[in-house]
Amino acid sequence: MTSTDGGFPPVEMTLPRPQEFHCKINISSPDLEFAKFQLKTPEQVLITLKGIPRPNDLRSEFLRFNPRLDSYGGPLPLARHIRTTALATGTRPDLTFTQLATHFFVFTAGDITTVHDSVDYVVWRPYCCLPKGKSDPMCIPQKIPEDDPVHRFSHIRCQNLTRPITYQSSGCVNNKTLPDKISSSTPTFDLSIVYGAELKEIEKARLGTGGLLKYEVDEGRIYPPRTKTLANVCLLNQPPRETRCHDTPAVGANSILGINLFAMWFWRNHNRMALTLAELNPCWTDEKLYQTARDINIATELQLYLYEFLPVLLGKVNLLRDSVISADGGFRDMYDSKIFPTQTSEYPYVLRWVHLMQEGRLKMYDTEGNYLKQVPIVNVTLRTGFLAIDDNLDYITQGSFRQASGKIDYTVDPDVGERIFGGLQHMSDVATNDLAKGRYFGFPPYVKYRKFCSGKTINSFDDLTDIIAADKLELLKDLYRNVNDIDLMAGIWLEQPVFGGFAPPTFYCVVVEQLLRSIKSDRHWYERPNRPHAFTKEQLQEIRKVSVSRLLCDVGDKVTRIQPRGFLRAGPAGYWGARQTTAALDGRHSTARRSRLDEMHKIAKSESRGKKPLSKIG
Ligand code: HEM
Repeated sequence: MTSTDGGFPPVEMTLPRPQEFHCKINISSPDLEFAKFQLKTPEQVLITLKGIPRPNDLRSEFLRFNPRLDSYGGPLPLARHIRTTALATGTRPDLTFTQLATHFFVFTAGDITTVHDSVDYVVWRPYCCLPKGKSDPMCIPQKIPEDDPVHRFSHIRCQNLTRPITYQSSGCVNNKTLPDKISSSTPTFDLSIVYGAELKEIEKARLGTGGLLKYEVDEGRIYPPRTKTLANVCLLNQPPRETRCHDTPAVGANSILGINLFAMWFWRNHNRMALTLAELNPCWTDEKLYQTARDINIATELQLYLYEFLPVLLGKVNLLRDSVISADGGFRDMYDSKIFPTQTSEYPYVLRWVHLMQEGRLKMYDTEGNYLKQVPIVNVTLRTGFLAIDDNLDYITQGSFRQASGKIDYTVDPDVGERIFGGLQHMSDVATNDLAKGRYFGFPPYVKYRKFCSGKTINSFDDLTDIIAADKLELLKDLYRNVNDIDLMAGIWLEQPVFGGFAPPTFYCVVVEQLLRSIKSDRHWYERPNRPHAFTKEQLQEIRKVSVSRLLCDVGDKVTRIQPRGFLRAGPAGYWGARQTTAALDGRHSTARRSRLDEMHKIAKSESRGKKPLSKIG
């Protein structure tokens, strides 16, 4: 028998179907010249991770959009088999990060991604495991092996999944060109998850006075306006009590809990900014107040991402070395008009690694820190209405900075690994999808990325020992017949963390490549002194002071006390964990490596005082 996800009632969607998605140009950025790049020409698509040659054979696979074969001409191992072999299932709290960190990370991912692919198999093609799926070329059902550790005991032998929707399959771009996944978000970090990607949408969301966005007050809490009908994207709302769903320019703002929370907080923050600016500048027009508040809001997101969150995940010293962050806090101008403002296909892809640090239980606390209750986090996706009842929003907010994230330890939470869509799919393992989707994006094997990142050619499994621990290498040898067959995601899953941080080195490499591309290609980048309406030096210094805890005190619900660094656990664990990395503390690094970490921290300190140039590390 196969799993049947067709048993759910038909649902109405407001999301445009791919046919209607047709080649829209994003014009929410301050000028069209900047925004027109959202539509890529085939040549531009080829820029993806510039430097990695796509071998011809791979390229033709890519064109057909089918997974490559292994080195011996056979099929690659089943994605679910790789996932259940490579990763353990379980829950362990992290000592460093809070849930707020993963909420924020998924929010920043939402700024550049789209929900179309998920909607495709959940709503439009729920039948890929049924006979009907056989005749639909978009279906790529994932086989569950007979000896699956979980489903050997169930009847489920198939997981519903569809191919990525591309600009080519949507008819936007000639389908003889390289397939490129569509995105309804803008490719720049510009809070398009809050402001949307289309001018007319954001115009609808503006109040028209004081630079404000429309808002509603409900039981003393401020929300974005609600949708007018119940036929909306909040598919898991449980009426009659749960009816709230936000009529925001980006539908993604109602999706995964973390996105939902931060979209609300940034919505409120916009209005807080606009009100403050209006008080200080009574003569300013609605337009000027709106644009300035938006600019500050975007700068706030970027400051939190680059300077508060990523330095802990990726290692501050590494980001300084690679010029992702500035050492002195002043202006910096890395703009290069020759660099194309786009996202590589790999950037959102590798972000999926973060699913491993997603905690499945959503714990709620009162303002005194007393534990109250919990729900599976996967049950509150597409369910904005849940936040607006029983003071849940207050309790979830409190929980966000009290509860640990999932530990970064080669483990996937049981809910994330079995039922990522809560009640919307019979069974869905997002980690299996993460691996499988890489094949349908046509990515080269993992070793090519190692070459790109380290310059080293990998000829055998043993060439990976400096980056993958011996026991994990054993797993890879069991799974793949040849080192050249390893999937990108499988390699990333099993790497040891980067020195001074928590993320795998290949993840680090792809993320940093993207961030530099974003900083250099965005002429509205907030740290630039030479852009239209640039911040003054003093204004930039104020932006530098933002913190996620400050944001929550300003716009969160009933946040009166919070640790200074809300992405990190309160107390010594969060503080020391972040400084020395728990990886070092729990023995994953040898004494030699630990002293290297200490050395790195010393270098970072002297660098931030501007005294000594950074040497190349690791
Ligand atoms: C409750 C937590 C989360 C849920 C329920 C969730 C769910 C999902 C689902 C269902 C998909 C689509 C999988 C597919 O069809 O291939 C997805 C993709 C993705 N997720 Fe998560 N996720 C969560 C947390 C996170 C976090 C913390 C991040 C952090 C970066 C993240 C980043 C991504 C990215 C970048 C994608 C790909 C999106 C795209 O390609 O357009 N997710 N997630």
